[in-house]
Amino acid sequence: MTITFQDLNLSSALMQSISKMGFEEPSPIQAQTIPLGLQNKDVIGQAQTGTGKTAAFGIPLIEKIDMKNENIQALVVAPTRELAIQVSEELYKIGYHKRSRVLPIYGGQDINRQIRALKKNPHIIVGTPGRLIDHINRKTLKLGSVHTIVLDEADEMLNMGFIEDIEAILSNVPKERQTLLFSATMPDPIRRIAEKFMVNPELVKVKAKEMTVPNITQYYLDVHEKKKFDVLTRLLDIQSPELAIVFGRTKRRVDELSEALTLRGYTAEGIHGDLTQAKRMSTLRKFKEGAIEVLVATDVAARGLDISGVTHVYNFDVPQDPESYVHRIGRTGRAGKTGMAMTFVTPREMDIVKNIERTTKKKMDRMKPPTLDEAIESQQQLASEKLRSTIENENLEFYKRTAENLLEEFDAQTVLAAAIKLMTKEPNTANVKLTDEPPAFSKSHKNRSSNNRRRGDSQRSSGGGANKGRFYGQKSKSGGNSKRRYSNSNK
Ligand SMILES: Nc1ncnc2c1ncn2[C@@H]1O[C@H](COP(=O)(O)OP(=O)(O)OP(=O)(O)O)[C@@H](O)[C@H]1O
Ligand SMILES: [Mg+2]
Repeated sequence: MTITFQDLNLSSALMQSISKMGFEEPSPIQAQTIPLGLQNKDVIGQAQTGTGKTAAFGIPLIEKIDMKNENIQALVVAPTRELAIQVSEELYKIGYHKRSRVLPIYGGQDINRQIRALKKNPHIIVGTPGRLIDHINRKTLKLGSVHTIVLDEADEMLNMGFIEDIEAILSNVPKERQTLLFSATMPDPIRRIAEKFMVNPELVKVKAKEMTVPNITQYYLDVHEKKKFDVLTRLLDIQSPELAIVFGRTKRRVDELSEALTLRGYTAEGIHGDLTQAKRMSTLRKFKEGAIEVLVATDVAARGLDISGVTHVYNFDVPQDPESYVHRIGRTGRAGKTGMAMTFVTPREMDIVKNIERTTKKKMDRMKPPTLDEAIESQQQLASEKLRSTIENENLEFYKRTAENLLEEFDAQTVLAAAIKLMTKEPNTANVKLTDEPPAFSKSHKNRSSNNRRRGDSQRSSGGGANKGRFYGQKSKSGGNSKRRYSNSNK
């Protein structure tokens, strides 16, 4: 029997918001964890990417907010700034009719603005670890009334050396609290660390044979380091993604790749941890709006980001571990939509692919790198499709005189061939600079937790970000009312 939102005994304010968000039925992780959340149980929730974990913790969390209490009652911790913002937006929508107030707090944003916003009595804070600690130390964040704490992407935060920060945050929250951990991946060692914070946690693992969703078709391609860029551009031309994310291993790689793609005529921009917060946000916004077709990113964009329209993910560099793979490819194929993931593998990296396949319990299909001829042919195909649809759908009267003039001079085939040539993106030889990356090696969890490589997030400075500390409180931002089915929405 499928569970409906009606079965979950939610207040009418929440039911109204859920319906406005277009959710028709709860996803499996929501059906299983919402009741536990409402009963104040500690929960470790593991479910595949894009299956609605945010609302799985967000719905009970907001249901339990007491609107008569002006204190902060719930805290969500997320590994990256972009994710903190996105989660607070989703919580704002869930709490829209209840009028609960959510405030995102993250590094790279003016701290004084955040302090002012904190004085306006938000009920829920969504923050990144470093900036939360900063406010705790300044005594500008009072957590004495918090009854619910969520660690979104818990395994990532513990992996990345945020454990001390998390412990420091938890020591400021009353012991009598509910603790919830969510992620698509929860390796055993990390789960054991996590359980230290919790009281008799229920492990909710949505039954799925594979760790990745079936709606993402997964491929790998054997590619030599020096051929990767050509293969990427050919794939982009052939597959013509609506929106694509290309993952590179390092910040330099991301910078060079986005420059190279731009030089070859693609609208691409990069995102990584060394860019200013304002730049990170504007790039992401342009990508969401479709002003950029290709987002080039380090793993900073791998976790949790929910951008509709991402149809293709390219692992230009093979990810270092299976968890990172799962999250990267999970940026497509979300909420029942379909997607494609292509992973480039250099000759010495095949064992990494095998290791990924063992963990995800899913084999990737081998795809042959397309040849130049195939890329050009598919471009021509695209041009002829455009011509066909123009012939069928547009009024061409105005153009026919010029066409006749040309036909008096040349034969029809020559004229058309010239038109197709103009519409076809021909091989572009503009010189690009890409520094070779050495082959990847598998990193063990032990290694990762000892090198605090993402501590960059916790920059304690109060650098002036362009974004205002703001509530998602009572602004009259209205979402569309279109129906969103959790399953199989665009098949
Ligand atoms: N019941 C539902 N019906 C339809 N759409 C839903 C439902 N629940 C959530 N969604 C939508 O599905 C998308 C993915 O949700 P969400 O970002 O919470 O996934 P996730 O499980 O946290 O993924 P990840 O592991 O990548 O963080 C969002 O756009 C969300 O609004
Ligand atoms: Mg998520």
